[in-house]
Amino acid sequence: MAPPQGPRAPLEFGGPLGAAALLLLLPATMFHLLLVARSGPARLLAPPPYLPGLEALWSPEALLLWLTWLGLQAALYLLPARKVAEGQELKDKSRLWYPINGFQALVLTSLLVVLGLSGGLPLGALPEMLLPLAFSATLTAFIFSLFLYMKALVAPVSALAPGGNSGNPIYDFFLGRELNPRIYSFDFKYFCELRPGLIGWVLINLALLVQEAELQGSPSLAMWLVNGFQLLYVGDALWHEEAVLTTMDITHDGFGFMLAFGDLAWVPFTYSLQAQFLLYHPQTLSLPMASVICLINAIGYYIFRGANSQKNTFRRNPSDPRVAGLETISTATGRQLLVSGWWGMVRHPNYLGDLIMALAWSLPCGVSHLLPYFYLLYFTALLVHREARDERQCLQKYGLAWHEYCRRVPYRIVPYVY
Ligand SMILES: NC(=O)C1=CN([C@@H]2O[C@H](COP(=O)(O)OP(=O)(O)OC[C@H]3O[C@@H](n4cnc5c(N)ncnc54)[C@H](OP(=O)(O)O)[C@@H]3O)[C@@H](O)[C@H]2O)C=CC1
Ligand SMILES: CC(C)=CCC[C@@H](C)[C@H]1CC=C2C3=C(CC[C@@]21C)[C@@]1(C)CC[C@H](O)C(C)(C)[C@@H]1CC3
Repeated sequence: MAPPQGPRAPLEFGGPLGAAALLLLLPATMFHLLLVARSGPARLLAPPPYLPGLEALWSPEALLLWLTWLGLQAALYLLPARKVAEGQELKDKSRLWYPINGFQALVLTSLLVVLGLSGGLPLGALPEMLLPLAFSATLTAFIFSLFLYMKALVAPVSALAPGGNSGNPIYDFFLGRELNPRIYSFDFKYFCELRPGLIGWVLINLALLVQEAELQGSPSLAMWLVNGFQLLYVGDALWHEEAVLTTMDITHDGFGFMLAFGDLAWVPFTYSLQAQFLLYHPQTLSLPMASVICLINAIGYYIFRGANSQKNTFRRNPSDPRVAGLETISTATGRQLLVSGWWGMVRHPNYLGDLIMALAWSLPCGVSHLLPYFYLLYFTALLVHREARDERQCLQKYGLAWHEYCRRVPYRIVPYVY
């Protein structure tokens, strides 16, 4: 059994009480959104139209479908990869290896779906199953997080995450104890972060588009835009899969309920909210308006991709010609911080681009309802909180050099505003 760690990390998310509240609040919010999106008034802040009984949530077919989906994605993860990438250095100075075959999984899944559709797969029936599927995903996330909690009890101390090991079982269950839980080379966190949830999200979007086409004769322009933008986002994440290895989730956070539920349930069932809304509340969109929205998405994507790629290239090889000319600050750790290019504009330019895209995903749903803007509101809160967490960690890592960076680049996410 792992002995207790040395100095304890400060508690986050409001400590055990906050973690207990989030354990209930996150699934409740997800079901609220699913119910409200299909109701006539679709009011984000009103109570759901009805409270579903267990018979509306529990379905053995939905559970089977969900487990088959997880099995399929796990099988695709195990296929030979075009590349195997090295992760960041761990506490014990070792590094883990990760298969880079996420985009391949997306392509193979798409081929299977196309094959299925030509063979009569009733994809348009999926939207009717969203509630029991979300319930199965939530159940799986709870059980899986319990397994991860138990697994961490026998993990060596060097395998534990900096947070998530407070000794309070609820807090640790929520945050996650082990940094990179694996069985042999199968890395659970890396697998969940990019595969079943993200690919599931675009598949749900597609099913909503197919059902809209069945109901209305053809998919609406708004539905095409939401599908296109979000497919670009997911395709981009899988194409640049290696970049996820330097994100906070992989390098810092343990794998517990927060990420298991976030990856497996929250992402596919709430990130598809705009497409769900559009199926039940069709919107007409003029071509000029659609062009403006495309432009907003393109600007957001340009900033998001530019900033993420610049940092990843720099972290992998600071002498790469694409980043070698950028101005930097040296830190006592030997690592450098960029102070020009995207990272000289604000301290989190990638968040800015991501938020601009979030706006573009909601605009096709019109401005008559707040519900499709839930993602933008939630995401702003998530990124502001995430930025504060990252800032604390960077201050700890880089000390004076981080103060200097903040002096040189005073704004966090939005230039001259925040
Ligand atoms: N759609 C969604 O739901 C979500 C999307 N995201 C997206 O994921 C992406 C990754 O986000 P996240 O992991 O939070 O954070 P970042 O990719 O911004 O990584 C932060 C780290 O970057 C390094 N860094 C910070 N400033 C500099 C600098 N000036 N020069 C060089 N390195 C620097 C530091 O790590 P070090 O120095 O150790 O390298 C810091 O800890 C973002 O694009 C975000 O928008 C995130 C959360 C949810
Ligand atoms: C409220 C709640 C359940 C919190 C859990 C948060 C998670 C949903 C997010 C934490 C970080 C994420 C990232 C992505 C998806 C959402 C989660 C898991 C991400 C995979 C989306 C695609 C991006 O291109 C990305 C790879 C940069 C990104 C990484 C972080």
